[in-house]
Amino acid sequence: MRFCCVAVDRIHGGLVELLAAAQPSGAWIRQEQGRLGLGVAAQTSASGADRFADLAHWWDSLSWQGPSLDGLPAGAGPTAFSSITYSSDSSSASRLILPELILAVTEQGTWLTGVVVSEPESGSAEKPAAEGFPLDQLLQKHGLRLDDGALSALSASPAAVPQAQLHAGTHPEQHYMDAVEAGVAAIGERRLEKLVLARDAVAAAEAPLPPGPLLARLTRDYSDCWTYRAGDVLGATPEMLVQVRGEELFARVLAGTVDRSLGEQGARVQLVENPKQRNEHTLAVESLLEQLAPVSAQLRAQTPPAVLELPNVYHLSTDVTGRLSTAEEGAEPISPLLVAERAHPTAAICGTPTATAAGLIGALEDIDRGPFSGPVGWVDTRGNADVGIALRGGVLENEDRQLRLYAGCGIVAGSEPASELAETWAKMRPMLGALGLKR
Ligand SMILES: C=C(O[C@@H]1C=C(C(=O)O)C=C[C@H]1O)C(=O)O
Repeated sequence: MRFCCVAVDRIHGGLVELLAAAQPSGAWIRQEQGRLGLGVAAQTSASGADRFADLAHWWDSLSWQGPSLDGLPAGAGPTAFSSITYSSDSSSASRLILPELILAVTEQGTWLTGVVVSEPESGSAEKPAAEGFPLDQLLQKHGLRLDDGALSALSASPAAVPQAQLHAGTHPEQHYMDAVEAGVAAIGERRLEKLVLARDAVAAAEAPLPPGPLLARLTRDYSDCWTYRAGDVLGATPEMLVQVRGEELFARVLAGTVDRSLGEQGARVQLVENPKQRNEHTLAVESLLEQLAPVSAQLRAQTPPAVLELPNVYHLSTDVTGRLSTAEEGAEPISPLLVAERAHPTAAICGTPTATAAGLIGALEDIDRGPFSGPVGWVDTRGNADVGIALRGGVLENEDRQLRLYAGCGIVAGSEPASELAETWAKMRPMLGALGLKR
């Protein structure tokens, strides 16, 4: 693959305005920073139990011709957007998408990277220059212009979002409440401590739903979440499965939720002082620490958990920091996608013990989660990645005329079916809001 990299001094109207007018093939944005991908230079898909390894292998086997990235901040250089299914049994594909243009807005500056498939005769890997690189053609193809370091969209008007109607998902609501009841019964029989049960709902429109404006609304309304798109999945997740910066690791574990409509005082008390919520949260943190332990060192979980305030819900939230194990500790270098494989699935979206919960989820939910609750984010060529958990979003279907929304809740002893159902609606609110729907 050939790439070139240029610094951008400013984005006319800002990243979010550009996003609204764009047709992004990939996105990962939080608080006006992140990455936006346009077009597709190359992509691959994988399925089954080896999906993480197959994607990592494809990414590692690409060869690159372009300028040296040494000394340039993370953000400069090729980036692939990834979406990996929750389950190895899913009929959906897991994907890595390498866009033709990647715009990265970071604290260390803004970079635009262009990528094209190399012609076989285009020269050796050492050929460094951007000379002859068709950046202007790529910019034009994607409706952008770069003048004297200023990036702007040729047409600033975002596509209109057609009105969508909300429909039942795979099953009626009662099916979900029955599943919660069966889950609580299994916990009562001491078969497991926690399981996370999800359901779907469908928003259908007469015309394609344009992802750019939906993502722009999500990132404006949910600025503390990571607004994402990779392949067919998009949303705004508050949960970071694992972020890798060289050797440094970071994760944000969430579990324990209260709807904001209870009002702040009531919500905080419900979360912080409720043993059910605290227990549900502790199980999620412990699962991440245990699963990452074989590939990491110095993992530290913040205690006590914080309360993350989002416009729709409050969550108990624990930030985890650490680093990858080093060669001196006997570790082989590991792709960030394989670090994500270790971390997935945490008890935040599966349960405790993992295998029992996963089996029961398959039997009780009776839906294919597809990419929902799977790892989603980006990976670069320098061992950096942001891999969140694909929550608070949906999957485009039916030539983009339909968005299948998903949400789930942690079930523990004492969980009540009606309140868990209400919590799934609260968790669908970000995407419902972006679609202009109320529930
Ligand atoms: C499963 C979802 O969210 C997860 C479950 C939570 C809970 O049950 O309290 C909280 C945050 C997430 O880890 C979802 O948003 O669909």
